Amino acid sequence: MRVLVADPLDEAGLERLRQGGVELDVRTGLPRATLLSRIGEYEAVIVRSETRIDAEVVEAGRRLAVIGRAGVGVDNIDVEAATRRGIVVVNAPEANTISAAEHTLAMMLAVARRIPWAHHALAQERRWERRRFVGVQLAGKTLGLVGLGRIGSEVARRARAFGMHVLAYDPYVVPERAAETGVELVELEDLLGRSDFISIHCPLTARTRHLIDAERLRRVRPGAYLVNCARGGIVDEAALAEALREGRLAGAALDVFAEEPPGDNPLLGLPNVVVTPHLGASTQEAQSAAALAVAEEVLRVLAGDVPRHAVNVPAISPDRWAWARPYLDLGRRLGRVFTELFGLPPAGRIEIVYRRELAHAPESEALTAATLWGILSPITPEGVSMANARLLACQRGIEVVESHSRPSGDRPGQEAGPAMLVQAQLGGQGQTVSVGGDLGPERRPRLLTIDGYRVHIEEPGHLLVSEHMDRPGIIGTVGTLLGRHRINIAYMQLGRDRPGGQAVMVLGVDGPVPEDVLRQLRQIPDLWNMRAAEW
Ligand SMILES: NC(=O)c1ccc[n+]([C@@H]2O[C@H](COP(=O)([O-])OP(=O)(O)OC[C@H]3O[C@@H](n4cnc5c(N)ncnc54)[C@H](O)[C@@H]3O)[C@@H](O)[C@H]2O)c1
Ligand SMILES: O=C(O)[C@H](O)COP(=O)(O)O
Repeated sequence: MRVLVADPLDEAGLERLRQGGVELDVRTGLPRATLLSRIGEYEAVIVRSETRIDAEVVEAGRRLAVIGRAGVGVDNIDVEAATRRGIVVVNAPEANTISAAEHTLAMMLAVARRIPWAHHALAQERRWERRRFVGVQLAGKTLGLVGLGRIGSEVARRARAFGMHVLAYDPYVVPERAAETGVELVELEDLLGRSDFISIHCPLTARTRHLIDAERLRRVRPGAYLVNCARGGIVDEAALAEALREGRLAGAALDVFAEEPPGDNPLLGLPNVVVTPHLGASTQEAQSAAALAVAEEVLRVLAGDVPRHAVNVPAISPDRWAWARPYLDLGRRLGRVFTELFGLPPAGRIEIVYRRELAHAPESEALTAATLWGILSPITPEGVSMANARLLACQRGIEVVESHSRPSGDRPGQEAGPAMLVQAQLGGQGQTVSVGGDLGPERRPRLLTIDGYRVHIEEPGHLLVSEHMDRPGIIGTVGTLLGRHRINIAYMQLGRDRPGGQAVMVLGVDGPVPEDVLRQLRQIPDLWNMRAAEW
């Protein structure tokens, strides 16, 4: 597996990737033409905010399975294009939170106390000008946060320690959560009119581009300061420059710019603007944490595992991860075994039933994505992942329905079925087929039902599944035929509806069964539906 590291990545991450056994190619600052011509050689690419992975690069990356972002913002990655191709986009959302929050406070203090100008006058020009650099205090002032996520919340905590009153505008946060951090949740217009300092902490998206435009800057309280350590594009820079020139804003502190490096951006020459070159995450701690986190995620995806922090895969909260992870494995195995046994309904409906401990689990979106990944993987093993499984199912005209039954079985008094069931109607007669499973005592996935017949398969490996008439001689014939082809049977499980009726046979075998052996098995009288599958 080849990994391209296209932006500077801390040694901790590079070391982890080497340990993970991948072939590493560190080539920072590649010209775009070179990136486009070489990206097709790699299974993974890792970037920070410098390299743009747009739709054209995604298309050229024919072998890409994962794009890693060693940091938070993914606005330099075309996530939609990656998702269409089944490329998982992972980031390191927790690694630089504190560093970015501390930098925000540093910038706020720098502009409020005029530190860069005072430093310049004394250190560069040897001028001792105490009266020229009178600033304002933070204590007693109102801070308005646009975005109350990880960084916004940490900024709020620190601002409160400085004695500030904190407001926030965040359409996706409930007032209770804001109150926990001692923050008053308000509308954006209210925040603009009431804040002495405004600090931006939302992502750059199509909805937030120029969120702070000329019109909104006119509503800002006169003499306020604007701090932006999120993304330059969230603010209309020309309108901000005008507001600063006209003195409507007292100052601005900017770590980020619409174009980086900013070239001849008008904001750079203004006397009341403090700037840094996108340094929010530039601490030793944040850099090694981000590099390590993204390396882990990239290795996880390359190993075919589910990532913890993917921006295009349904999220699982960190405190539920350990609980949920084996269920994702269960869903993927059930999905794969379903398609191997029954094929894919050409167009129609697949139902995923969550029961018992899964009936009310908040992870069902992720579980369904993992199950669909499994369902589609025997058909498009290269092109499907948790990122695009739902989209691909939809493109094939497959309707996916989740149902959640009562925790203790479908009806009162009824014994609970397997925690998860994948079922569909096949063929014109509406025959229902299904597989069901749960986790065993050691939290390993178990296959517990095939078409309602009870089985118990926990050991991962190759299976032969068939149906037969329950009469003497059939099992012996199967065993003899496999023995002749030196295929060892690890275990056998049988289920039947009644003596002499129909039965299902599951054989665990120590290796894949060649197609010509399957053909011979299918010719055994009174035995039908012989299929190979994997658990
Ligand atoms: N300067 C730096 O070096 C640096 C470092 C880290 C992060 N960042 C930037 O900061 C951003 C925030 O990081 P985070 O870790 O706090 O992310 P986060 O996802 O934890 O928080 C973002 C918050 O913004 C809110 N939001 C989304 N749309 C909004 C809108 N239209 N108006 C108001 N709020 C909105 C979300 O609800 C969320 O609560 C990142 O997206 C990144 O661009 C910059
Ligand atoms: O979104 C982020 O994580 C920050 O903007 C940091 O970007 P960087 O990795 O390019 O420093």
